[in-house]
This record gives sequence, structure tokens and C-alpha cells, in this order.
Amino acid sequence: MIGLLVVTAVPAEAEAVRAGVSDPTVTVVPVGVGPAVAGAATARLLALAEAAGRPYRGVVSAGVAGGFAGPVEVGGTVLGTHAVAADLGAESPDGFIPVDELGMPAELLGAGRSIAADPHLLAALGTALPAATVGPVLTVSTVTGTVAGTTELRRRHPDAVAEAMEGYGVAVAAAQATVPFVELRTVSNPVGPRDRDAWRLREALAALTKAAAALG
Ligand SMILES: O=C(O)c1cccc(C(=O)CC[C@H]2O[C@@H](n3cnc4c(=O)[nH]cnc43)[C@H](O)[C@@H]2O)c1
Repeated sequence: MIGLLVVTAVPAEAEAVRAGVSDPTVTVVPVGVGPAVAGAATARLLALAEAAGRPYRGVVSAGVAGGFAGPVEVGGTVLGTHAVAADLGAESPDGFIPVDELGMPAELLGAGRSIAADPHLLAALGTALPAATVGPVLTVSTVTGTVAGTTELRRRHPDAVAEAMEGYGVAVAAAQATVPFVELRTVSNPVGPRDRDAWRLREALAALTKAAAALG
């Protein structure tokens, strides 16, 4: 049976996903924090499965996230239409320049700075999770932690609904393996001035367990 691969950053997220999934063909693996380690680990898992003659039918980047106040509240569920490499580019005196506006040859940019979710996976999860907020999910290497950072990110990505740290890396791995990708997040904290004590991890992990039932 061809299964689904669900990758999370940390073991607590993986446990929350496993608690909600009943389909034995769904494999859940905590692959680490940040786009580089998550992307590399996912690429390896996809390559090993392909080499064994049992390629995955899809990859889901799942876990908790910071939510942009307005579109989504703490405890809410988010489905990513796109995984956006929000801090990949260059600073300049005139502001941030996204990587695909730096004049580099397109073939060096892979799938680009924004990778769309697979429309079939997205539609299936959207049907199973009608209350989910659907929109672009930013991938950042640095958690946003100031008012200025939040304002700038919202200015650059007015449609974004959440930020997390792995989606784009996982999406690159999926794109290179031509495996469908989608991102599923639940919100542990608002994006804004850093207040780690205010993160509602228990609430977000419980929401993740509920949402994970949609994966099978
Ligand atoms: O300490 C714990 O028990 C625990 C349980 C579950 C998750 C964690 C994490 O530290 C998750 C890190 C993970 O969360 C994403 N995340 C969450 N909020 C944000 C944010 O505001 N900005 C960016 N990323 C966020 C991210 O994907 C991290 O990898 C701890």
C-alpha cells in the first residue's frame, strides 16, 4: 500500500499527529526544526522509499505555527495553499529583495520562493477540515519576535495566514521527488512580539490531533 508521509519538527508534534491518525499507511516522522534539516531529512525519507519501490503518495508538513492575528486565532487550524520562503533573499537600503528578484538564473532557484500545495491534497483536507483557515504559510528561519518584524512581514505577505519553520524545506524535497505536498498547522501563538510563556502548545497539539484525523 502506498502511504502518506507526515513530517513534523519535534517529537511532541509527531505524537499529536499519530494520536489522531487511524490509517496504518500514514507514516509520521519528526525531522527537526528549520527548513534545512527538515528538507534534507524529508528528501532522504522520500529517496529511501522510492528506492525500496514504495514511494509515498504525498508529503504533509505538519505541526504548530504562529498565526497572523485576524485570519486565524490561537488553537485554530491552517491549511497552506503555498509554502513561502519568506526570508530567502537580500536586505538592501530600500528594503528586502526576494530571492527571485536578485537576477539569478531561474534554473538556480528550483521551484522558486513560493511552492503551491498539491491541489488534490489541499482540496481533500479542506473538505475534511471545513473550519480550517486556508492561505499561504510563511517559512522563516528566524521566528518573528518584534512589532516591526511582524508589520514588515505582513506588508510583504498580506495574504499569509501563519508562519512556521519547515514548510518550504519540505516542499522543496517533495517537488524534487515529484511527490504531492501540503502543509497542515495548528496555531500555538500569535505572530508578534516574543512571549514564549504565552505559547499555547497544549491547545495547539490537541487541535493538531483533531486535525490529523483528516489525514486518514
Ligand atoms: O516544548 C514543547 O513541549 C513543544 C511541543 C511542541 C512544539 C514545540 C516547538 O517548539 C515547536 C517548534 C516549531 O513550531 C513552529 N512555530 C510555532 N510558532 C512559531 C512562530 O511563531 N514562528 C515560527 N515558527 C513557529 C516552527 O515550525 C517550529 O519548528 C515545543
